Amino acid sequence: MQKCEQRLENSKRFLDAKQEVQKRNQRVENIRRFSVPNDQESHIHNTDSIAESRKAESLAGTSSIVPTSINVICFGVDGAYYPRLHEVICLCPSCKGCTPLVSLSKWEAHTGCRQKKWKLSVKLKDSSQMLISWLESMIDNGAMDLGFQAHSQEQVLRGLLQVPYVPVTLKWTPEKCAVCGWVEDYEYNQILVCNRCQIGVHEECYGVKASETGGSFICRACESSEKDKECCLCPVRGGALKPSVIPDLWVHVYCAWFMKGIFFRDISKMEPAEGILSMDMSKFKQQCVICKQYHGACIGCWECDTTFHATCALRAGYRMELSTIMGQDELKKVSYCARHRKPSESGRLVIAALEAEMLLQEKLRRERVEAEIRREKLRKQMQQEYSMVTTSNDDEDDSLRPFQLMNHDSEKECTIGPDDEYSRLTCSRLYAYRGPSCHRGGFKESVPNMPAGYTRHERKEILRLRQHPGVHEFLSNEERLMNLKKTQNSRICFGKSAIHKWGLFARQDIQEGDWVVEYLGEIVRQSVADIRERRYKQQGKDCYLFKVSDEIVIDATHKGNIARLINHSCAPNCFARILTVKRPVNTCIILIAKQNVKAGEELTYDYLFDPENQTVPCLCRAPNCRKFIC
Ligand SMILES: C[S@@+](CC[C@H](N)C(=O)[O-])C[C@H]1O[C@@H](n2cnc3c(N)ncnc32)[C@H](O)[C@@H]1O
Repeated sequence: MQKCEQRLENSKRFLDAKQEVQKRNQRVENIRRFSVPNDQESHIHNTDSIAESRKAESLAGTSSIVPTSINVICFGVDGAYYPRLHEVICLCPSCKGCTPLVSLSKWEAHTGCRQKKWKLSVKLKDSSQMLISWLESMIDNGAMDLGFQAHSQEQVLRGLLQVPYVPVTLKWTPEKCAVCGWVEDYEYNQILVCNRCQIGVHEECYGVKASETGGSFICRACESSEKDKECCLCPVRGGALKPSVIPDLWVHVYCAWFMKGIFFRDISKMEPAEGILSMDMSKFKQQCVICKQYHGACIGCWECDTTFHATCALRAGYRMELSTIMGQDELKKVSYCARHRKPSESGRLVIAALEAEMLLQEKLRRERVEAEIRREKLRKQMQQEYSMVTTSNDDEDDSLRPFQLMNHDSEKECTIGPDDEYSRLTCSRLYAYRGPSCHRGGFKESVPNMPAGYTRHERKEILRLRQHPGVHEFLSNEERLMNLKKTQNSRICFGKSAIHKWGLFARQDIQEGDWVVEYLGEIVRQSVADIRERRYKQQGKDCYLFKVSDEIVIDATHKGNIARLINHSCAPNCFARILTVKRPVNTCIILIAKQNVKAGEELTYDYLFDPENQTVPCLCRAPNCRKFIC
């Protein structure tokens, strides 16, 4: 009997305890659910959330303001509490806000408080009110009773992104693709440079077609001037950004590539990025070993638990691989930390897509055949039209005024559109000059390959330009390179520089995008260049080393041309581009005008020296001068 009573008593106690736990859980859950997005305080610009919040306020007849974060104190230690996440960041001298968000009970233990009841130990810093009573008052304000749903994944993500961080600035340069990091570009996959932020991206890496840019590429982030777009997956500013399916949230193409579960809805356009909300949110709470921050989502080393941001890894030269497995559609995304990095030729992205490589080769082969057929067809067509034009008694002067003629409405019917299969073969390879002999004004202005975009070219116009002796039509980079070599003496010369001794100057106006000169010299690896530099210094020789990328240097000391005299500027008007030509198979470096350069102006290039090796003071006098050639 006694045993029976004892058991009854025990089960009653158990039930009471269970109810107590349930009540407590309910309360915690209520606290978790209470936060209402508020259009004054929150940075959420999602119209649905704002509408939801307004509805809630009008229903409750109150306008409870839920701050993004609130200063709290526990056992004399400061913290920042994020109501939307119901978590806290420790601000103690050893953490200094650099630790991840943790639960209140974990933080309480971290502060050294032994209460093991955050509700009794955590207070608001400013008023000494208990945090729990502040939360309850917020709930009593009506927000809880209105049936708000628990935090959506999106709210959690936006809350996480509001945690303060230090943005990481990278040097994005136009000469290498901001997505894959390679400097080389190809005829079928050119590097396009954004006219506004000057990042370079391969057509395929960024999902853009040169033929559709109208000659002036502007990256997606620069399209609108609304606030600076930031990647929600890392703290790195700028770069090749694309929108995601979530309003206002952007991602680096590179971050998206390496983040498991993220993919682009339209792979040909590489946007919008999907899958962010299905990600494991714990990735957003991991610390990057490179930038030491918790902002964004981390990827991990293939061999160990080290976590880092994809773009930080790119910056640090970690080995990153994207590979497809034969017979499988899925892309394998692999990255290695500094300790486990395997030897990599470039220390950068390796695309080892066997199948994709084969498909690409096939595509290239097919395209070559098709291009050959197209070229043949075009040649015949042009021959026919050319004979028509030359017999149509056109005024000679008129034939040499391309800009005016482009606006002739009467000729619109023969406009070549961006989708025209001949557009690349005609417009993009066209290169012409309006020289003194053909213009009364006497100035010589180059008409580059895409003066006003494809759609503005008239086929008749192209045919007319072909009659002028200064006009070149290039069907390949080899042809263009040959012409560059032939004409470079008329374009550039050397002279006394205001920057340093001798420099390279423009003899005539050069337009943005024009090829200026080929930089001749021996192509060597950085390590070889370092040895040679030391040797030249010992021998008291001037050295002419031209750094093209982190891996490639051109030594023009013994085998160079006039281009070696180009001086450095922190605001250069030229940039270098590695080009692969097929006949003879060769890699060459071309200096290209980054902006319009007037005749007589000095041509400059950013030497891209190692920022840590600040030995030569820079004399470029550019407003953004970095003070040293680095
Ligand atoms: C390839 S040479 C350029 C041609 C050089 N001006 C000459 O007359 O031989 C590179 C050297 O020029 C100097 N130089 C180039 N740009 C400079 C700059 N912005 N400020 C200071 N020195 C510069 C540095 O001494 C550098 O090592």
